[in-house]
Amino acid sequence: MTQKHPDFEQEAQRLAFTKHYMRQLLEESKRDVQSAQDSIRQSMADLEYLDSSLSYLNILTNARFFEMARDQKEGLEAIKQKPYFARIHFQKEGEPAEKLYIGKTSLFDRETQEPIIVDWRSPVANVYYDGRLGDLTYKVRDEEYNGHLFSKRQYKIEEGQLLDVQDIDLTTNDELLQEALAGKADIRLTEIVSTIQAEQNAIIRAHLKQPILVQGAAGSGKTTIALHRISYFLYTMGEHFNAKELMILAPNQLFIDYIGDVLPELGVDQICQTTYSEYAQQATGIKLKIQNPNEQLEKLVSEDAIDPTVLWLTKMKGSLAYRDVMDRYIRRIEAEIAEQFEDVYIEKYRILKGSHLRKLFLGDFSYMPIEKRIDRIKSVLQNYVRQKKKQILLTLNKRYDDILDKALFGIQDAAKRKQTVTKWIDERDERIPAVEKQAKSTSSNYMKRFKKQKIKALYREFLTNPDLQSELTPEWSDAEHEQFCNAHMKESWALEDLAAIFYLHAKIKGVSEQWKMRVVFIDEVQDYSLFQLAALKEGLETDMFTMVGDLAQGIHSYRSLTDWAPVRELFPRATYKTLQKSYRTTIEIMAVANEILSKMEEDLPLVEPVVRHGDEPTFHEMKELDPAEIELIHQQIRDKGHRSIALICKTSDETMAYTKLLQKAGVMAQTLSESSEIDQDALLVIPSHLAKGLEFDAVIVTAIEKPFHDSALDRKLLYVAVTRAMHELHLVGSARSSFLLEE
Ligand SMILES: Nc1ncnc2c1ncn2[C@@H]1O[C@H](COP(=O)(O)OP(=O)(O)OP(=O)(O)O)[C@@H](O)[C@H]1O
Repeated sequence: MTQKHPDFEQEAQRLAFTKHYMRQLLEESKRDVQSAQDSIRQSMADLEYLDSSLSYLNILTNARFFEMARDQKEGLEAIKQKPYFARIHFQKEGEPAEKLYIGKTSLFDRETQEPIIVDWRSPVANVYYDGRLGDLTYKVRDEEYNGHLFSKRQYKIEEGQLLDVQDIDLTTNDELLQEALAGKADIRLTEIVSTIQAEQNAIIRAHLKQPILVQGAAGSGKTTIALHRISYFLYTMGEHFNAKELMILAPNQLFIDYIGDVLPELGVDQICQTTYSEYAQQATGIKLKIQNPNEQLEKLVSEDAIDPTVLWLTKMKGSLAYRDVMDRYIRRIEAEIAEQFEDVYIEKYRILKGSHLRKLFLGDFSYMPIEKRIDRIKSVLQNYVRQKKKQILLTLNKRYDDILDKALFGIQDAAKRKQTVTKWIDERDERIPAVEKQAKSTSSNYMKRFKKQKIKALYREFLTNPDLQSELTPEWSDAEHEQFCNAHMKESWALEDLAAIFYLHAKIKGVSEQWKMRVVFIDEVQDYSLFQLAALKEGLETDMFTMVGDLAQGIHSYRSLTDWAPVRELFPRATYKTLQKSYRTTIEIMAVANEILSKMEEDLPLVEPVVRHGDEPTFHEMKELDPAEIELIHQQIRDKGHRSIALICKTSDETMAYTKLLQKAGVMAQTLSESSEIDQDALLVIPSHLAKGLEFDAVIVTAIEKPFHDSALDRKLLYVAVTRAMHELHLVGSARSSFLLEE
């Protein structure tokens, strides 16, 4: 047994004190919750006979009070078992030294306002993650402070009991990290705040108002970092940003479920977690039956070839060149609209020149989406009409007064005078109300010419109208035009079309407030096309994107990114960072993964595993699926205490077939599809492309009938499959070469 830390008893007392204090607060907040509830009930009852506005005010105040008390109660309950995980002994220049305990949320002494626990996201906690011992500087709201860090200490606390105390210096090798990494796949994500590494911390806390792009190796913590950055962002910028304005884009529903539990643990609620496809359809209000991009991929995997037309279409529709085509289309629509601005009249009076409105539309208001500009022009027109109507009425009234005066005093003959005066009065009494009436409807009548655009129809028109295509894409060859037209004869929608539709919607109608996210986090960004990113950025009018990805896992690269340079051009303000260290896999598994990585065309450095050893990956020769042997491997893994175990196949067809065979032989196997709930007791059978982003304690990769070839796509699929394993890897196939490994 390792020796107890000399301060163990003291630390145990500190923990006891903290827990005691928290218990008191918890009791108090429970009472507060209760009393706020009682007050609300009372106010409701009083509604009947008290002045109702006073009662409403009472209810509102108590509701606010109730929410505060409830939040505090929930906050305390959440950290009760583990109030903090580390301590820094720190001295800020010019102030006395302090011992600060760092936890998931902060807690202050009510009387002294001294911190009992400091939030991990607070500026001073950065010292724990970032600072080596000794003199250092840290930032609070862009201002730099000096300080001295005497010691860093970590605690192992479980169920409110102090188990261990460790002093550390170099965080990279600390024992807490080692222990965390040795943990199980299903309990880990939430506990990472205590072991975040300096290089990860730098990304979590990197300039929040600037975009950031991270190329990180498999298992380097990209997803983890993105989630923690959201938490940090809301903590630091919460005053200016509402959680509802933040969005995280994940590759699929499976992945969303996987991270779904983590965000609330990090104190993040209400943030929109979705996929690009879902988001684009919701934001545009256009529901489309989108071909599953995985089907295309499947085809590519099984047939090793892709229809050249499909390939051309996919690549082209994902490119910025396609955005330029859409821009031309928008300009064409704009020009058509601009043509329709004629002079505006009330009766015979021209109140506004068409050229003036056209100038507003094409010039002054050009920064807005087209239909927003038209709305603005409508209000401009309404104002003009209002003012001009007054002037016209004044002029007319004056004119009639003058004419009447002239008639009354100028015409000698009484009968003639009467006749003339009556004529003018009649004319006036008819004309003035008519002008008033016309003025009322001038703007709305005038604006009727501008019809609302139907985005889907508009885009469909482009896809199917050869003349329009020729006009908008003069750079395409005749053959390309023909291909394009033929491919779209039948209505069908690919993921690529969504970027164009979202873009057209954004530029023509504008993204509505509800969907106007101000901050975007994208995981697996290598699977996006440039146009997808550009459409989002322009539609949302923000570049506050956190993008994390790994080109080595770019299994959709025939349709998406193969290089970060164009993304960096698209986001010129973006900080670019790389992460080379993998926290997921053991050294032994990473060696296999690196062998595959080194065969890739992309110039990616090998991944450095954090020093953690495990069993050597095992190769099992199998010419056809032997359920009994698979079950044996499965059980052996389970006997070692591992819980999440996946069998990763190359294709979905194999996934289905193997699950059936295994189930028939009595093995508890479950196919994991995009919509399924994970059953931790089953052997999860999953195709390689769906496994991306997930992780398992142990992985069995199969290449029984279908070997992985030495092709760009297969290397990536295999790399993805292998790097899902945390502790154990088994390769089951007809030969080692089926896994691109030396015999
Ligand atoms: N600082 C850390 N302390 C403890 N565990 C960590 C740390 N960083 C990452 N991990 C763990 O490493 C594993 C990989 O992290 P994550 O899934 O975020 O990586 P990733 O880069 O998104 O991987 P991939 O690209 O392969 O999907 C997770 O189990 C995560 O909990």
